[in-house]
Amino acid sequence: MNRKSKKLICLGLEGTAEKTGVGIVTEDGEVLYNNTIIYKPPLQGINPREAADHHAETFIKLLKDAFNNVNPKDIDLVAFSQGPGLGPSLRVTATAGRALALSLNKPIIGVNHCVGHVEIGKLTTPAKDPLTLYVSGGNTQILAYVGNKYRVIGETHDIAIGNCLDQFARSCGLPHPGGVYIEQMAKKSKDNLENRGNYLKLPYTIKGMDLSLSGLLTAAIKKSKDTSGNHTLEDVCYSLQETAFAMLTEITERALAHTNKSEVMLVGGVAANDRLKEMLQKMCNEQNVDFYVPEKQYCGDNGAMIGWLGILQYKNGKRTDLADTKIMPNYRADMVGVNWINNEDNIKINEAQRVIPENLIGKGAEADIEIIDYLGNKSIKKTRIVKGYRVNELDILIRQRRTVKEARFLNNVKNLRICTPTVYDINKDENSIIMEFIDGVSLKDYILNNKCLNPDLKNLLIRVGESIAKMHNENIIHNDLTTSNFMVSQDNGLCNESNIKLYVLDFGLAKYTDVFEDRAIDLIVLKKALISTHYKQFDEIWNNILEGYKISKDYDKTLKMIDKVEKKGRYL
Ligand SMILES: C[C@@H](O)[C@H](NC(=O)OP(=O)(O)OC[C@H]1O[C@@H](n2cnc3c(N)ncnc32)[C@H](O)[C@@H]1O)C(=O)O
Ligand SMILES: Nc1ncnc2c1ncn2[C@@H]1O[C@H](COP(=O)(O)OP(=O)(O)OP(=O)(O)O)[C@@H](O)[C@H]1O
Ligand SMILES: [Fe+2]
Repeated sequence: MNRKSKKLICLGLEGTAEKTGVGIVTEDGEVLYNNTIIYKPPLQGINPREAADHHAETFIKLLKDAFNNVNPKDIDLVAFSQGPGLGPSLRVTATAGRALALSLNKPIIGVNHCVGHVEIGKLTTPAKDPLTLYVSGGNTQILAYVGNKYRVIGETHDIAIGNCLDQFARSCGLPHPGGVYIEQMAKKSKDNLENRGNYLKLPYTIKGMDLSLSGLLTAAIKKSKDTSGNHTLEDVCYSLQETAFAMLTEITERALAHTNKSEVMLVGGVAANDRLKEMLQKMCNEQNVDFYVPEKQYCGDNGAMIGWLGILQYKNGKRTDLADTKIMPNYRADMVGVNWINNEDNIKINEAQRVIPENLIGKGAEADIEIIDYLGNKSIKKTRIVKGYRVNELDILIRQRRTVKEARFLNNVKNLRICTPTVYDINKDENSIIMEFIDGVSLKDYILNNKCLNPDLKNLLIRVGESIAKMHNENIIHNDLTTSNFMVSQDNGLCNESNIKLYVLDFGLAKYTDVFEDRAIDLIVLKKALISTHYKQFDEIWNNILEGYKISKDYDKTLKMIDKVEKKGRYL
């Protein structure tokens, strides 16, 4: 072969958890080889040491097979998954990578597994700059490329969805990987009245663009052991899927409303699930954005994704010294310096943003916002619309509960001398609230329009922090703090001495609680929303908000808790 015209070829090694993968990819994105062998753990779950032994054995098998298909002499580069993942698995993978690179006398490159999932998705589907829902055994995250990095703008606060499904399956004696068997069982659940499954109520926990799954897992296991009702295991599997996937779809929709991306992509092992795909497809149709899922071999862990990311990084100048090939068990997507995406191209892609229907002034993740005339006043009607992706009972419950809650909190928070729109009327049949029209702009647009932090903006951010602290001091947690949920109005007003009024909106997820961690999570939700929209000014914005938050009764304790929650490992 003529070396000058020869395309760069990279061999990728994947072995972060229980799957061993080898892939060979060219710089044109042609996959020459891609094969995976899964380690079937015993009933107690993955034993990290056994998983590592599995990799040690299967890498040899897979590499032999790979070299029967592609001549080892044609390999120009070896890439391996450096993290995140289980320590022992990562160690075997890195060792295999080093040995191979040395024996082939080729360069080595360590890559981030999560970014690998996104990039192979972009290679094998028409997606160009998607909001990615990444759902697997070890991760549940919403990733978006914003300002030179893949940002984690939503994620689980405890266990990953695949882990939740696998643990549930294990508790009822179903084989591994549990997700597959739960999906089969769920299809057999039958409701007497309708042509669908029998839905049992289970906990539904959303916090902004984050979610929590451990409460749902515990409740589902309890339901499966409960023989007093006349439900079957199939019904519990169905209800677990319906609840968990509705939560995943909802946080994706929230992230979509927040980032205004025009494409959604689903990746990770759980992307194999038909019901999850159906829900996301419906949501994307309702939001008028494109939805993509890579073919199955590129959804779960695979070597091709590691090889392809290796090529992208290498071609754009990244080099890994052998000394820097240490494993990184907590390697997050946002730690990767992205050098292969052309930001100007990306700006063009994003000009094709989500389109909001003409009759509305806003379309959030939950509600349609219209301007109406109410008793002669220009007013806002916020209607929590039907979400076709979730089962009817869950849909009705969520919309009713949040509408009532929102109206109640809008009043209660106003009593704390924090500006909120005045509620004029509430209609529980159509789940709508009619409220005061705030003549202003969202804090998000206000910040984006003020390129530098002028004194007015600084003062406003301090007031954001103060408002949050006042709510927290009264045990009120907003649970959806983003810069879209604050509004800035220039009118002269009663609420503040300054002529800039700051309003807090959108209390559908709010709650009263004295659980301390919830305060920290409230702020973490805001922090992530800030990083995903105001990344350039993030530090300054955050510091000013914290300055205002100092009036919180438990300032130090809350800040320490933020640190603790953020550091919580997910590979225990
Ligand atoms: C760090 C890395 O090692 C980890 N990998 C991983 O979790 O393997 P992956 O192949 O992406 O996903 C496996 C998960 O995917 C679930 N799964 C597979 N088929 C499924 C299905 N039809 N429905 C639901 N879940 C399914 C399994 O139950 C299992 O929890 C990750 O990407 O987080
Ligand atoms: N009272 C109001 N006056 C003026 N504009 C408003 C008012 N309420 C909402 N809006 C506008 O509509 C947008 C969406 O409102 P809201 O956040 O209440 O809906 P949502 O569907 O719950 O949104 P999300 O869940 O995506 O945050 C707000 O960001 C704001 O720009
Ligand atoms: Fe994965």
